[in-house]
Amino acid sequence: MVAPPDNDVLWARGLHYAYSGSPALAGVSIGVRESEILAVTGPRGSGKTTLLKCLSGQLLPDPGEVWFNSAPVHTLSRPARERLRRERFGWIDSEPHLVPELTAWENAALPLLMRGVAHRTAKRAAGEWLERLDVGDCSRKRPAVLLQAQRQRIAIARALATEPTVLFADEPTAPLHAADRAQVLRTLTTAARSHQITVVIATLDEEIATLADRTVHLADGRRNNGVTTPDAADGEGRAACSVSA
Ligand SMILES: Nc1ncnc2c1ncn2[C@@H]1O[C@H](COP(=O)(O)OP(=O)(O)OP(=O)(O)O)[C@@H](O)[C@H]1O
Repeated sequence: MVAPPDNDVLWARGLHYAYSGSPALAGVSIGVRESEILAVTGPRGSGKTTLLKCLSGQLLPDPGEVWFNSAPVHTLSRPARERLRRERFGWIDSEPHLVPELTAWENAALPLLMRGVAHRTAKRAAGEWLERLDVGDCSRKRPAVLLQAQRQRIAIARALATEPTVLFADEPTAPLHAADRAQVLRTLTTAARSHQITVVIATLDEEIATLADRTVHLADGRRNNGVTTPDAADGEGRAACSVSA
């Protein structure tokens, strides 16, 4: 086993994954730098979700290696991977998956409360993130009375509230109207930058190319053309980045 470069917070080599014999990833290698915002794009079925699930320890590549902060993830036991996900990683899905019995702020604060953060501190942190995502006025409402777009913003607030080391976002703007998408993506990327959160975001949203530091493209479970970086002059992204192919 060869150790990954020191400056990559996440590093993966030769990832393969198949669902019941059908290949979804066919040898993807990738490095993600600390505080980088990396976009993963590609057509439907190209392997974006599977890649994020392998990088975040939800799926075990077979074969393939995933390293987080220079420690192997692919050799960890399931409980150790679950602990890593709980303590260091965040996940935003394309559906909000909120707890219906809880209010918006309780949903956003839930991971903090489960970590033992004091009720008042968790409530304040959740409230601040809900405000940043323009759903502060929904704070006391339950998911059933909210719009899907509001529910998704609450799910994003919940993921950011724990300030994870790496935030994985799988098509986080899918439930939003076009007008909301750019604004939510901007809020998400700005928040991540201000808190030095590394983000790996799978999306079909073209707006991401101007917000991410780097974009990798997948096709048929492979990286098809290396990387693209936004022009530093007209994007928020940084042009300098790591390229691991
Ligand atoms: N649970 C599953 N069982 C069987 N096949 C699956 C499963 N999940 C994904 N696949 C298949 O694996 C391949 C890659 O899917 P994946 O969801 O990773 O791609 P994607 O780029 O995220 O697609 P989308 O944009 O539609 O979510 C596709 O052919 C898909 O049909």
